[in-house]
Amino acid sequence: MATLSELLADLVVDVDGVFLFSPSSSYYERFTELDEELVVVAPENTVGAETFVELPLEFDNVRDRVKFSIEGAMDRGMFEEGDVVACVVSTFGGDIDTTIRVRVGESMRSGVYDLFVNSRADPGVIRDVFEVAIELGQKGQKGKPVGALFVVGDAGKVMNKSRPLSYNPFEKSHVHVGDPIVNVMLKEFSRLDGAFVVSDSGKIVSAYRYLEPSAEGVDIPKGLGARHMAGGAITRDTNATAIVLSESDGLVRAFKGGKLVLEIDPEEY
Ligand SMILES: Nc1ncnc2c1ncn2[C@@H]1O[C@H](COP(=O)(O)OP(=O)(O)OP(=O)(O)O)[C@@H](O)[C@H]1O
Ligand SMILES: [Mn+2]
Repeated sequence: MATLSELLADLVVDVDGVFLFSPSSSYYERFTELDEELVVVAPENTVGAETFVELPLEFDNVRDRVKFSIEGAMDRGMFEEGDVVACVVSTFGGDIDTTIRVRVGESMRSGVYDLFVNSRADPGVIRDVFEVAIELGQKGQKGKPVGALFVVGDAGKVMNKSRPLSYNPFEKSHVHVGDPIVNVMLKEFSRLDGAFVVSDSGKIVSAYRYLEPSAEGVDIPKGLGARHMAGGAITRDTNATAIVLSESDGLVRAFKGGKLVLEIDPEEY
């Protein structure tokens, strides 16, 4: 009869690599002699790991954390389609308590790595805007579905490629996304037309902007309307990231470099 340890050993048999998520130094040291490829994933490389993927934020969702790190490793050409890795992670925020066996592949790629790491805006600003969009998608505006368009980063250039639809309520203010009061304001203004423009550091530069990018070479799925086209196109003309909540299908989408890179259903978040 097999022991429990033997039965659970299946999880890590024949893996090509091990991902350690935010390990302590002593925990990390125990793994350094292994033959398998070792990757440390954490906000900072405090253990001095040779192979390190930086987390821009601690994704609450372990799936996102795992996807992010696998995309990061794939981006560096460390693993290829079909490789199997073990992710050793803390699900409940304390000591490491979980081992996940994952097959690396293109289907794992959600674009979440690229979105955070290769954006001009601070990763935390992108996260905050995502959170507002997701929350708006879940609750709507007084129970009714609402759409919104946030253009994040490279704000000077975005302002040059857009014009005001109305007075800018953020004209002389110095407010930042992530601040709870601001989130209430953003939700209130999302009833009105146009886009929000947010700077690299999260300052809200403007509301009610009508974007006028050139849509040439923009590659977004057919069926999406003017809001998504404008959001996608502005990210080709500038180094901004666009985060768009659709009023009609309720999904939150992120565009970068003129392409759709991430699609999230707020109801599943
Ligand atoms: N160029 C633009 N710049 C800023 N906002 C825009 C632009 N074009 C459209 N919008 C905004 O998007 C809103 C919805 O437009 P439309 O229905 O064509 O977009 P959509 O992509 O289908 O979005 P949704 O899925 O939310 O309906 C408009 O009322 C307007 O507020
Ligand atoms: Mn529409």
